[in-house]
Amino acid sequence: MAGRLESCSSDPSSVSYLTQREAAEIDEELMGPLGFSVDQLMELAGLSVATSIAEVYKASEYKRVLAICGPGNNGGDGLVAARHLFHFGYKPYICYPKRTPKPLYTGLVTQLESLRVPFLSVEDLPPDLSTEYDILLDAVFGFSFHGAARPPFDDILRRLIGMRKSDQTNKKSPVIVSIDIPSGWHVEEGDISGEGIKPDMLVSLTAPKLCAKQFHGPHHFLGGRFVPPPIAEKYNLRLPPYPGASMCVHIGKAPQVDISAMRENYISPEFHEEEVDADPIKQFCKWFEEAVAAGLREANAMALSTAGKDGKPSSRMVLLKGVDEDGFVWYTNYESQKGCQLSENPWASLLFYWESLNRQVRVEGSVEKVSNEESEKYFHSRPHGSQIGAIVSKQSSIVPGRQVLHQQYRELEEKFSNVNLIPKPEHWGGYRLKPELIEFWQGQQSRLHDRLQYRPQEIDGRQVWKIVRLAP
Ligand SMILES: NC(=O)C1=CN([C@@H]2O[C@H](COP(=O)(O)OP(=O)(O)OC[C@H]3O[C@@H](n4cnc5c(N)ncnc54)[C@H](OP(=O)(O)O)[C@@H]3O)[C@@H](O)[C@H]2O)[C@H](O)CC1
Ligand SMILES: Cc1cc2nc3c(=O)[nH]c(=O)nc-3n(C[C@H](O)[C@H](O)[C@H](O)COP(=O)(O)O)c2cc1C
Ligand SMILES: Cc1ncc(COP(=O)(O)O)c(C=O)c1O
Ligand SMILES: [K+]
Repeated sequence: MAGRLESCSSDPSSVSYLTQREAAEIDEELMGPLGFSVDQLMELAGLSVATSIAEVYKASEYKRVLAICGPGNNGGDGLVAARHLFHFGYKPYICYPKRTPKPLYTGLVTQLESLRVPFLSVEDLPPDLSTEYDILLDAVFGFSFHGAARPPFDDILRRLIGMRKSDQTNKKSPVIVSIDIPSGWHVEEGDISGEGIKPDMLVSLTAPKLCAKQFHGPHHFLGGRFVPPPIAEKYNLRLPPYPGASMCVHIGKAPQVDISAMRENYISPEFHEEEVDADPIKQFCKWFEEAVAAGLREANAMALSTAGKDGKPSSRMVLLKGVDEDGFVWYTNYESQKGCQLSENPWASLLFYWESLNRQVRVEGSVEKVSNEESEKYFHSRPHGSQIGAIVSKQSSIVPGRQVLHQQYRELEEKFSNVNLIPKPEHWGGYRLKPELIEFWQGQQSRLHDRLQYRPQEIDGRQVWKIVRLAP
């Protein structure tokens, strides 16, 4: 595979493309019979653009954004995107040479001014855009563009084109992100002369316009998550599903990534011996609460590693369901692979990784089953479906097909429909790992991470936790 990986994204051939007329018609319908206001749509469009940028170009690396805004709604999208980018931690600058006196636009300008976002005239722009900015946000023209670009936009577009050409020797040149249409391109025919701008990212709104078929840059996103079913049906729109609550979705050819070049530089507050709790469980609870407060999804997910008598380790994720001075608890099937391994060798290790906090916690120790009462109590606290699921699943054994599980599930659902208490299978229950080692890892720059390790020690017949710092 030579370090190359194709990341997931939707199949571009399954997405619909709009003509210029369709795009304008949809706009009119949204803002007419469908009850939207232009302010609303522009806010959602600009937010989609900002979130698409944040998905690919992290503020830590691509901080300085020049939003070049044109006279129409595409320019308005750029103003909104710049405001959101400001709040995401970027440093936006705006070039907005042909302003519209409508209250919507003057409001957007006032909002940016109140954030002290600088507005630059065309004359103020540095001669070489490539040294001053990390992202050039092309919000010049959208789907109403026609003919050839008129001043002052013709010159601005030439500078964007020239910058990309003369920059091939530079180490890091800014990326161009186009909103809806790469400005200067024909809305349907695309880059007719072949001399137009070559954006690195295109954020199509509502649905890609026909010109987007010619976009071959690495990042094609779709935004504008506001299309109601009547529009999708009327225009026979095939659009990819948006993941979760995201405002954007990656479409088009999946970018090639060089795995060997993938790395993050961790920037965190330093983590000192003086500030940690003498009790590692209390320290764990502190970090756990911080992980939850930071909004991490499943902060209680941990990798559990076990090895049976053959000494060959295996890992899988499980959910932490309790922690106190006695140890770390999770629930599972005692006859699963992990269950069999733990019956042969009652030692295991747990690992938490809280990515956005640059934190890892590693726990090692001996494992025993929790009491049957504890397992009963937990089992009956679970949703009914999960209780039935636990009965159905002979975890880690081979099943002939998904339908077998569904069939058994339905039978049990029927069987227990009028039953108050679904009996817990005997082979289902909890384990508790009693720690003999806990290490707290805080990622730092240049790989000089903080690692504080706790191990129990006997002092005057009393067990205390000794804390040492380990080399990163
Ligand atoms: N439903 C959606 O997806 C939404 C998309 N939004 C965004 O809106 C644009 C379309 O906005 P619109 O205002 O219709 O069009 P433009 O942004 O392309 O700008 C039109 C202005 O540009 C002038 N223009 C056109 N051609 C030229 C040219 N060759 N040189 C200079 N100026 C030009 C035009 O002036 P004219 O006098 O020529 O008519 C207009 O002033 C869409 O692409 C999305 O980005 C909405 O924000 C939300 C809904
Ligand atoms: C986030 C996450 C949490 C999980 N939590 C549990 C759990 O608490 N208990 C469990 O038995 N399996 C859990 N699983 C499934 C296990 O990872 C694993 O597939 C299953 O327990 C079988 O493992 P084994 O064959 O090694 O015993 C979880 C999986 C994920 C991705
Ligand atoms: C098979 C299995 N069992 C148990 C669990 C533990 O979670 P819960 O008890 O919250 O269902 C999970 C969680 O993903 C799981 O996948
Ligand atoms: K544009």
